[in-house]
Amino acid sequence: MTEPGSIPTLYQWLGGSEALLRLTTRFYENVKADPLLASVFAHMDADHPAHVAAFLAEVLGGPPDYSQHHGGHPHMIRQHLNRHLQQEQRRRWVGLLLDTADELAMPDDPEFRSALVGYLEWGSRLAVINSQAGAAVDADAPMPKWGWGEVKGPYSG
Ligand code: HEM
Repeated sequence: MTEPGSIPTLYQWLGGSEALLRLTTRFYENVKADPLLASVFAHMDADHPAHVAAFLAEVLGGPPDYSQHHGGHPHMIRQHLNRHLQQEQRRRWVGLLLDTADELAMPDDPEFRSALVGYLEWGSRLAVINSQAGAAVDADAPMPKWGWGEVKGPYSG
């Protein structure tokens, strides 16, 4: 956990890798039952929830497993190429992830949720942009890193 007086990462605040894997596992079950998203994810493999959990962990301040073992940010971008994702699907994806966080009673303090929504809006819009015709992968794209933003988190008491 965090040292007294130090600022926890978003990753620590939400409960670490186990909590993220619980979130993505349940999320993709919900996705498979969703009329707008089921067909988009019809061919995802069984490891997809674990890969997305590892990616989110790294972005939110956790261990760099996705960079070290799964190809990093360029690999993630490649997975979205030419999928022609639509805004309606993106909005549903974000909404369903947040609904799943509620379903699993993840932290719902205003500071954490606004930081999470900020990242999901940013990341999902990039996924849509990178899924359109003509999008290219920057092989050196660094992993995004997300923190608390402008607010003083609940960690500050
Ligand atoms: C913050 C937003 C997002 C993140 C962090 C994210 C993350 C990822 C990652 C890490 C992968 C690759 C998994 C692997 O390495 O095997 C992936 C694949 C994929 N993503 Fe996303 N994604 C985001 C948004 C979206 C959205 C909004 C959609 C569609 C509405 C989407 C659709 C897909 C699909 C279809 C795949 C390929 C699944 C397959 O293997 O068939 N993503 N995403």
